[in-house]
Amino acid sequence: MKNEYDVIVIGAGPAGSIAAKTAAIRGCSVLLIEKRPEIGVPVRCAEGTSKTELMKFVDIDPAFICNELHAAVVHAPNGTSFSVTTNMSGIDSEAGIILDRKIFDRHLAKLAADAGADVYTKTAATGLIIEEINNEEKTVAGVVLNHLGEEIRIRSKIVIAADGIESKIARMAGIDTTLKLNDIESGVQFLIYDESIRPAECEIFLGNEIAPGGYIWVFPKGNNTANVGIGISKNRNGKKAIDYLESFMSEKFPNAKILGTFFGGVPVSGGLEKITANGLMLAGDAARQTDPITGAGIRYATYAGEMAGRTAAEAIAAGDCSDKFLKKYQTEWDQTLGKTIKRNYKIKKAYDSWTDEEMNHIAKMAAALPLEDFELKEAIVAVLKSDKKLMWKMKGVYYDLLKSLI
Ligand SMILES: Cc1cc2nc3c(=O)[nH]c(=O)nc-3n(C[C@H](O)[C@H](O)[C@H](O)COP(=O)(O)OP(=O)(O)OC[C@H]3O[C@@H](n4cnc5c(N)ncnc54)[C@H](O)[C@@H]3O)c2cc1C
Repeated sequence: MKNEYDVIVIGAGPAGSIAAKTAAIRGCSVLLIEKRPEIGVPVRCAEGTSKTELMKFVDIDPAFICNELHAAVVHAPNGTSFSVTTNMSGIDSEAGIILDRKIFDRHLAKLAADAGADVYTKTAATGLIIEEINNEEKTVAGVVLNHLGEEIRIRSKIVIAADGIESKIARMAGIDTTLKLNDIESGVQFLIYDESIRPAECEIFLGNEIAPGGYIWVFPKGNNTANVGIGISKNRNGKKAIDYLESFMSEKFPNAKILGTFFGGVPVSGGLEKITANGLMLAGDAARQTDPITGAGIRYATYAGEMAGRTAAEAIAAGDCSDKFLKKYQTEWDQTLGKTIKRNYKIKKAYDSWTDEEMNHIAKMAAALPLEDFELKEAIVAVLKSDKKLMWKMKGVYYDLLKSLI
């Protein structure tokens, strides 16, 4: 490990590895560090994402794809269901493929290494080197690391904090990343083996009794295995996510064998107002860049990683790593996926207030529509239009969508 780099990337998840690769490919000297002993484990993810989106950043290797899906079936509390095909126009098809994240995350880190980045595991960032530029301003000038038990100080022009939901780095630089209780989805997931798993469809189960402020997912991984998990953002009757998931399992998969149990949280806050500072950028879960409705973050992390890595390389080429320059990343984010996340946060807030009856009604309306002929936004507008009370409740979302369709 050198004692100075252009860019230090903290965290070798999708955001960090793509950022490291992007900056390294543009000629920056890059250090990518991961606190865990192995990249990609433990997996705290249902592993569903969009193949089309992923292909924009990485060549698809069958080694990291467990399964390709044709549809997502959404089940309302009363059992009414509708199916959304993964090629529906405008859909982000978060679950078009099921990844093997153990292999996928390692693959991305390897791409960063191929591009020239130095990569180290069991290396945790424990602090930031912060220096004064003048009496009023400070800049991030490197990272304090614990590398295999030894404390090291490494200088850099830019630090990219891609340290996931548990991110501490941003706060060290004075950026407030605190999440409100309702803006964190607590998740728990089983990897199960069960012969009744439908191999080509992912299933989503909704309802205040089964998953308040969230949903239960069944993402088939092939060979009769599936990720079955829950994310909830409201606590009901003192019950925890695991209690809800166990009730669901005993009803739907009473004979399943549990091959793994994973806990984790997803930020569903709609993003942060500030994701840069002098010498610092945040990316991925650390910047709360996940979809508040689905809790999906892989796609957002890859986009953010690319934008952050590219902006870092531009800043270094321009000799200006100030917050003013790095804000180009924030602007690009805010004008693209940041907008989607903000809109989806409004939908999530409305969803949190839906009764089971409203969910049943929406499912009934959606089931009656030829969804394959609709663009996603049109489908949502059509469903909302079918019920004046619901349309009023969701008026902000309805008018936003309507405007974007004009
Ligand atoms: C139960 C569950 C199910 C999910 N299912 C899906 C899904 O199906 N589809 C989807 O798109 N998203 C899903 N997500 C969300 C998705 O996993 C994340 O959004 C995504 O992994 C974010 O990528 P990231 O690179 O920002 O962060 P992470 O993948 O969390 O990577 C951050 C990395 O930083 C490392 N790190 C942290 N602190 C330090 C430090 N101080 N020094 C060095 N390294 C550090 C961590 O060890 C970690 O490896 C799910 C999340 C959960 C919890």
